[in-house]
Amino acid sequence: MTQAQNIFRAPDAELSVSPSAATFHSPLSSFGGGALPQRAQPKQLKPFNTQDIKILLLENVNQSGRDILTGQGYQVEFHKSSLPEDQLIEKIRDVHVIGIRSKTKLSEKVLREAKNLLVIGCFCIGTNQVDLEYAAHHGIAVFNSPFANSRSVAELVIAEIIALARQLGDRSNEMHRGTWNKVSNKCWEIRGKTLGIIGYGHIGSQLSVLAEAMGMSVIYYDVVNLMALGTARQVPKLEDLLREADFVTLHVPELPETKNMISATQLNQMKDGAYLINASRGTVVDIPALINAMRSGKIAGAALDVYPSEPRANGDYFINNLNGWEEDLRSLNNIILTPHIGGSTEEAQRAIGVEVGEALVRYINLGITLGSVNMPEVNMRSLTLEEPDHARIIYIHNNVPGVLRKVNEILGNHNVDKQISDSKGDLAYLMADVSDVQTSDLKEIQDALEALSCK
Ligand SMILES: NC(=O)C1=CN([C@@H]2O[C@H](COP(=O)(O)OP(=O)(O)OC[C@H]3O[C@@H](n4cnc5c(N)ncnc54)[C@H](O)[C@@H]3O)[C@@H](O)[C@H]2O)C=CC1
Ligand SMILES: O=C(O)C(=O)COP(=O)(O)O
Repeated sequence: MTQAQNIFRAPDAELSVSPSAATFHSPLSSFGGGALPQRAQPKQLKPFNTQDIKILLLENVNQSGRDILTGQGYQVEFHKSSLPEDQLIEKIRDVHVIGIRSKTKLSEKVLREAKNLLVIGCFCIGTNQVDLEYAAHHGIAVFNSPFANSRSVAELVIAEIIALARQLGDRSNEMHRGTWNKVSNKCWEIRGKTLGIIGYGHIGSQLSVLAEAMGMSVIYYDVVNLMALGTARQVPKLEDLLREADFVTLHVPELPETKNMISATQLNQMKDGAYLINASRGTVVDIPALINAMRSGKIAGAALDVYPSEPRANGDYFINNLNGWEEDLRSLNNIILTPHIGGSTEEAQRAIGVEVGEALVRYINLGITLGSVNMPEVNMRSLTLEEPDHARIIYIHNNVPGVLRKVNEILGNHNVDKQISDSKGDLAYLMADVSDVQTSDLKEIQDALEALSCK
């Protein structure tokens, strides 16, 4: 069952903080006859101005994003790390907006408590940490930054290819311990070697261009048939890539299909003395199998930036049994271990802060869902200050026949200036600007929509 949400926005909500610029959030109400185990509790009907909006920012979201949100007058609470689940649940109950990065898990269990939550900003690429389906069906939009850190990840991987080929990590560690160990045995140029890219999306394709510029041959495997850049070549099967590549690098999302996609069988299919790089998600590589393959010499080196379990904050966590194999991993030669820093550059974080910060403001103030990963993308010309008795109505509902007719019967008592509706799967998003409407009318419209949603 889809939950319906109505949001009423006054014309100048984006600009003004005066009570006349009130925005209303109606109760969540059920719509349709299906069976959700839990019926969402109603949201409090509350006219608000921008200062009423409460935002919780976790995981050290960049200053650029914080500036955009505080610049709107919203109340912003900022934390450098993620929160333990019990504290997260406690805090999320109270906020309208949450901003996270890759660590904070917004599961159904957590979102069930988020009775006032309107929108989630993932200040990163991945959205696997959020239950997108649950959020959508409870009227909570989710935004991310689809490619602002792609270049940073691609550059890190280029650095790792050379570092692994030249055993740079080991030589550097030895020098730090005072040991001079000048060797050329099993150290290689990368020129003329084959890079196998698994997942040829934003990061994989950017990496392809950089690798070719350095004289590598590029092959890639992807579930989608994608245009090859430069002289790269798509191979039909993962196995083809594994058998041919000197360096294998993973750039796929975390999905049930990508869990342990590199395990003992796939490592065996790789060339003897090949290298493996994973800066995608920790679940994609079976790490105990990698440890075995490196101990046997089958795999000559690896770089890991991501792990199935990662610590919540900075500190000496990698000596503990977070995953159970940290000690074994740390004892291997020619393995570069980094703390999920693929996207951690000043450029990327600043750009992500701006992109997601602006998307949140557009959604909170204007209901615009452009770039949302779980809602239909809807945009409509904003109301202006010259339109004083107008309101913007957002109605998130089940995508079933007859809804628009019923909604328009309700809105028909006013003048509908403009209206747009779009759907994504079983979810639909309607935005309507109505004129000749007073604040008192909004409650009436809301009640009518609520009643409608109960049918
Ligand atoms: N280490 C870090 O700091 C960062 C890690 N990431 C991770 O990298 C991942 C990839 O990022 P993008 O390139 O931006 O994603 P993207 O969505 O642009 O590309 C992913 C590609 O993987 C392909 N794919 C999906 N399932 C596949 C499968 N089973 N087998 C082969 N190909 C498959 C897709 O068709 C797509 O072309 C993200 O999902 C995120 O988890 C992203 C940014 C930073
Ligand atoms: O963008 C992503 O998906 C990443 O993995 C980067 O995550 P982070 O923002 O560093 O927690």
